[in-house]
Amino acid sequence: MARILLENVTVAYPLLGRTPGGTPANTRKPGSNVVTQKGRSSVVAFSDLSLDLRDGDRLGLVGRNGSGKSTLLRVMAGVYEPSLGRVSVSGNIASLFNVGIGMQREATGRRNIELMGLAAGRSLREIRAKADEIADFAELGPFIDLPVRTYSSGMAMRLKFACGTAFTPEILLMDEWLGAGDTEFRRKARERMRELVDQAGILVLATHNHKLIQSECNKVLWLNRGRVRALGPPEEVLAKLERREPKLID
Ligand SMILES: Nc1ncnc2c1ncn2[C@@H]1O[C@H](COP(=O)(O)OP(=O)(O)OP(=O)(O)O)[C@@H](O)[C@H]1O
Repeated sequence: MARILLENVTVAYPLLGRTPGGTPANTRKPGSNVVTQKGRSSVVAFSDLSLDLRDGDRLGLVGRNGSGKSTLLRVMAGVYEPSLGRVSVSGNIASLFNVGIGMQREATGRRNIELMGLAAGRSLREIRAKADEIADFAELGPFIDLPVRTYSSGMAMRLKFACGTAFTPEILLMDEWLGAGDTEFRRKARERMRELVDQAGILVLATHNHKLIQSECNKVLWLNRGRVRALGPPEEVLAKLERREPKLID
């Protein structure tokens, strides 16, 4: 049973060095998410957020640039610790905003399958059991045994995509829909994405594409400057958003 539970979570990025505008101690300018306390400044990405997602939940994250969507995905993925509050996640996760992490240009494609798999938290045994399937999916032919620096950008993307989507997760986290490659590969990539989304217990998808939200999600969270503006069924939240922020609509 997959579950993501956030209780009163705040995430603030500490700002090192000078505060923008030389802000004095203990301030928060209206409309700004830069907070200064005891002479230390930080950007509050979102604050006091509570959320309980369970199997079957398909959550769309919407909001302006900088509203906190990517940070929220990273907190769910365990990339960032919350500054305040509690996060508990059960179920294995695929974070598709992270594909390509661990890739080494000097290493061969085959070695990179292992490196990217390890960076995604898989064991070497699991990765080796899937390695041939990943190599076949990427369709790199003999290039799979050559260093990645010899690949075109499309070839490297195919390898990243094949690795990032090789394991079906219980929790799928995405910052925009992932696609890759030329027309033929894109068709295959779409099918692979479809399978992953359909089989995942929980989906969280940050996107500016409302059609995608309508087709994939059963809940929407609208963030505005790190605060929850609305959480509910897609038609309801998107209608509010379209009324208040028509320029955000794709
Ligand atoms: N590394 C960082 N250091 C300081 N502030 C950061 C950092 N990363 C993000 N922020 C700030 O946190 C806030 C939330 O950013 P985040 O990237 O989560 O927004 P977003 O909704 O995903 O935006 P977008 O739609 O542009 O991807 C913004 O104010 C941003 O400036």
